[in-house]
Amino acid sequence: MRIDIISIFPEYFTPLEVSLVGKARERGILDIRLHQLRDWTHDVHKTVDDTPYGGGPGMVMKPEVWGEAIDAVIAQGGPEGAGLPRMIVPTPSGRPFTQRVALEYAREPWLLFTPARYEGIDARVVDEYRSRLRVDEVSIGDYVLAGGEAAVLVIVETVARLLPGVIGNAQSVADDSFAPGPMENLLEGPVYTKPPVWRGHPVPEILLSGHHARIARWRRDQALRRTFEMRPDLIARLDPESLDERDREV
Ligand SMILES: O=C(OCc1ccccc1)c1cn[nH]c1
Repeated sequence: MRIDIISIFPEYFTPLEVSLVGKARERGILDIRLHQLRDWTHDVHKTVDDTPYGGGPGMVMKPEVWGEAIDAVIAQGGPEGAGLPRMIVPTPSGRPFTQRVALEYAREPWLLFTPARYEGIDARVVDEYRSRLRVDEVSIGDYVLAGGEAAVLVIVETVARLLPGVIGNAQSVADDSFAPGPMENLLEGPVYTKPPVWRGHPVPEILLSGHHARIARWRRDQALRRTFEMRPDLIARLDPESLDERDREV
């Protein structure tokens, strides 16, 4: 997968050189390229923003600079047969970024991220590129960041761990909370490792029993309980068909 990121703070993405994503890049699973938005300005101050039409606080990012930057990245061409990139614009006013959306992105050959600063990017940029590319305005949560860069880190990490070969154990990805299937809309229950007793706290006996069917049942009960407690909103979204009679007792 090829990923292009255009930002006025490309150094913000140094974390993508380490850990999981870093290894995926070393192994050629991910090709991440960073671009300094200011390289497409033409004034001595390298201006990327201006005051909002209609008045109001803050600044808006200029369409001309973004247009030249995005055109240049597209012109570089993507992976063989990838065609044009899918453009992703993190914004509080976007559609929710979920594990299901991450799975969609993990199947794309080429993603282009355009994180905004200030009050956002002039709306005509999205309008212009919708006519040529698939453009997704996505929100990672109901809060306002100073810029979209942190959201890009979140999205790239979520997508990267779904790529084949990135996470050693593919099963752990399939068992993820929110992954489509039996665990979708359920939160993970508690996890334990050695020692069997720590500061007087024992590990639940069932987990030491080696009885896999009972362990799976216990884990599902814990997931249902945790979901009821932490995210009642998700319970409403559970497909009643996916609940067996034992579930209903929880
Ligand atoms: O703050 C965010 O993006 C940066 C941004 C973009 C446009 C205007 C203001 C701020 C964000 C919050 N959830 N998901 C994304």
